Amino acid sequence: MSEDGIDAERLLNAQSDDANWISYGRNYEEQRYSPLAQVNAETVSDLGLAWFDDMDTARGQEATPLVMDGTLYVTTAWSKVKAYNAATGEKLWEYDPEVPGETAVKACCDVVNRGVAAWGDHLFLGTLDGRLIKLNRETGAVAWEKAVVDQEKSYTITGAPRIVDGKVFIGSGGAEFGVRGNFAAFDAGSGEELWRFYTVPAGDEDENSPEYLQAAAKTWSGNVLGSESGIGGGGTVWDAMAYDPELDLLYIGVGNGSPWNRAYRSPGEDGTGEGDNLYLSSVIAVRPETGEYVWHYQTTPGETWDFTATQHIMLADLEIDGEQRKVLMQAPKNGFFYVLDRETGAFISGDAYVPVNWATGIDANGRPIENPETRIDVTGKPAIVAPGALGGHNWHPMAFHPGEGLVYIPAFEAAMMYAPEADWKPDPKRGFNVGFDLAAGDLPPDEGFRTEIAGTLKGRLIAWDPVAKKPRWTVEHPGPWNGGLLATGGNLVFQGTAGSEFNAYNAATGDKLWSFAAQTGVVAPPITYTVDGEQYVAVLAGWGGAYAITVDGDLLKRKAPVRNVSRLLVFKLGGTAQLPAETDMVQTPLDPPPSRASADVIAAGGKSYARYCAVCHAPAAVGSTVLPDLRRSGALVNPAAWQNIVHDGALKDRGMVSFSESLSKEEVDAIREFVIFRANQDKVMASEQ
Ligand SMILES: O=C(O)c1cc(C(=O)O)c2c(n1)C(=O)C(=O)c1cc(C(=O)O)[nH]c1-2
Ligand SMILES: [Ca+2]
Repeated sequence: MSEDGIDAERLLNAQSDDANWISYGRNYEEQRYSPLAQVNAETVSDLGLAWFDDMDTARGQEATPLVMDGTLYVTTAWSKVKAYNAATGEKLWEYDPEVPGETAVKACCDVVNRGVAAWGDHLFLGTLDGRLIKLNRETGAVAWEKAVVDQEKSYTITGAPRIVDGKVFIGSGGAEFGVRGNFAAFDAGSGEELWRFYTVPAGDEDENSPEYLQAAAKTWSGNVLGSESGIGGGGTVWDAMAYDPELDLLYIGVGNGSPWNRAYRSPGEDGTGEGDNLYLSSVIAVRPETGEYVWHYQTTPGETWDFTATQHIMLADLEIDGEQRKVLMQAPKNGFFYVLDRETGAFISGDAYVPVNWATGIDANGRPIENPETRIDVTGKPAIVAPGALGGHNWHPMAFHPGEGLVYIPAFEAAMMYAPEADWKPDPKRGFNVGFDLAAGDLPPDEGFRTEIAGTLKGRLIAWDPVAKKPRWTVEHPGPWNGGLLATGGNLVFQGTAGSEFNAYNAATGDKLWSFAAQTGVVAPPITYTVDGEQYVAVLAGWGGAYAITVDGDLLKRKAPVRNVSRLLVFKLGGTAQLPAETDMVQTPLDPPPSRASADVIAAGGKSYARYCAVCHAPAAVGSTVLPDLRRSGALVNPAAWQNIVHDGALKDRGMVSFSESLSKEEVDAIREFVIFRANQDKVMASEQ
């Protein structure tokens, strides 16, 4: 290993390694707090752009860069990696794993990547198509690569690997597409798989199965699990991990059920949903050496709303009721902020950080007190649920300020309507497999529940006091889906916004001290580092991810569209670089052919659209600034061209695969008629404004 290789000791001491940012959450506790203080309340007004670089993809940018000894490494959409001189911005190398474009259809929430891990002289990258790749840090050359998921199934990797003592941990996503959640450990040297941990039962457990899976199997009903049925159960490990070196426990966050509707995943005798369905929506502690189960805490028993607990897991030592506690903190999608004892998994507190209507609170045993009206898998009736499927907080990292004792949460409000779908069947090939009718209420988009929900769309930076169990201050943003966070010893909190700003706030009060016009929505979290004693702040700018390609499309008509430019921005005191002038957003005019199809054809097309198209092209076909707006597609007037794309997969290299395995030509044409109908609705609305 070279002098500046990453070893166990460097990872253990990452917090005091001021100059660098050597792992995803900065330290094993994943606190995203840097002690650097050159940029502070007094000096921040002098913060300016040091350098920037435009990325070669316009899809979601979610990565946390790593910085080691003067070099900055960042990943982009489509799992590409770029290395720069961290002070000058000179590009040193770039690596493209050439993820097949058609992989995009397996990704629920954009073709994103959140970062790499470092060990020795190498970087470890998870790719969207399910490979783990070891790259030489100096050159970007591939040392080895291997598939770490079943690539026949709809597994994808979007999260950053983590490393403990030469073991690389990586999970995967796909719970909207019928997979069985798991994560695994690999030897950083040889790439050998050391162990694999499944988060949900397969349905065939017996007395030889691991005890924790036997216990889990008892919490599922109906014997519908299994690869034959196409119901994998879900529980994907697509983002958060943290490690406590003293307790030697690795913590992972587990995702939602597959399908979402528990009535189809774990039906009781009367056909309604039943059982806690362990270990969905749980935090699990395992031994990193062996993958042995140690404890779990389930945030949402019987999950049915896509309430993942994959959100940021953060460790800290806090004084609670006069006692020093080793805690684990999480703000999962379900809207409650949890403080757990990380030695035992015992519940300490759980309090709503955004408005919540699915539960009235968490009882003393750590179990939610549910609202029966939002138990849609039991009532079989539609309900508006808060938070919605994107949560009160998603993957965007939080940050901790030890001096203030605050956790900064990039929170939002986006309630959602869930309408149980009758006679739903899994489609293991394609389509959003959730067991809800996602088209319900889509027509027309500006009436009914969508308007009601739009009224609740809010974004908020919350400075949460985990001991007092309430916010100390909050900052309101113009809308949801704002950037991840960084806290610093300069007593600053940095955050990018959907409103195209990159801001610095006073960590104690929330006062905005500095703002930069980023020319694009920003979702990724910033980092900070030094080179030759000079402090830099870096953030990967660009709009994308789940909200951007789905819900946000709805807002485009209401407010200005969120701008989308993929660019790495790096700042320092006295920086004088200038971005090129902002270019105008060019939009193809809304000029559809007349809508002449029957109401039945349009309704059938709308239903297929909701299951197969909306996840990327937005509900009600309203489009986004990330992916094509189908209402403006030239193929609407050309049925043969439409078949060529949707049925035959003419654009598969760009991610638009063939849907012929799931949809007949007739169904594909009904989707075209639905989009024509929607485009005409919106053209009328636009002319009335
Ligand atoms: O269930 C899953 O397997 C899974 C995976 C992912 C992912 O890997 O990005 C997301 C989600 N679910 C999800 O529910 C979600 O809200 C989400 C947002 C994002 C994003 O990057 O913006 N990914 C994901
Ligand atoms: Ca999910």
